[in-house]
Amino acid sequence: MIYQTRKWVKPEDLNANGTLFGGKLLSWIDEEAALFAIIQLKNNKIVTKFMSEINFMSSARQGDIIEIGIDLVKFGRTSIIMKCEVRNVMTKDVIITVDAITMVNLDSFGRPASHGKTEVEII
Ligand SMILES: CCCCCCCCCCCCCCCC(=O)SCCNC(=O)CCNC(=O)[C@H](O)C(C)(C)COP(=O)(O)OP(=O)(O)OC[C@H]1O[C@@H](n2cnc3c(N)ncnc32)[C@H](O)[C@@H]1OP(=O)(O)O
Repeated sequence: MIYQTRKWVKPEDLNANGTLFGGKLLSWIDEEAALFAIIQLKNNKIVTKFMSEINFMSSARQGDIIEIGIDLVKFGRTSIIMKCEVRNVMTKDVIITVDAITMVNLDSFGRPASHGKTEVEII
């Protein structure tokens, strides 16, 4: 798992319970997975097709620093499937896991396009 991005949990990221809002976290995960896919496929026309069951295992509070990890599950013909884990940087407590995030590579007309990738590039 490559943890490329760290986020600081700020007041505007909280829910009424005073913990990190799940929707905010999912938006960060979607962006992180999109960045991973764009860099691997070398195409910025990609869309999120599918996100598997998510599992919120612990919460984060204001002031916590969290890190978002993305890893390749597999390359499809037009898709890339990734998994994600988010954890607290200091305690290493896992906050959420997502087993599969599928993004689809598109051509200039917005149609699924073969990407030809089979190996992860470490960038
Ligand atoms: C000034 C600013 C500059 C900015 C500079 C650039 C910035 C760049 C930022 C970009 C940031 C992007 C961020 C994106 C994150 C969103 O927010 S994207 C928005 C939300 N997503 C959408 O709107 C997608 C809507 N869906 C669709 O358009 C169509 O379903 C799709 C994705 C084109 C696919 O169409 P389709 O007819 O299902 O295509 P099909 O050929 O059957 O399947 C395509 C692939 O999907 C897979 N698939 C199909 N259904 C499923 C399923 N249910 N589950 C899993 N996989 C599936 C297939 O297996 C296939 O994969 P391969 O086997 O070829 O590998």
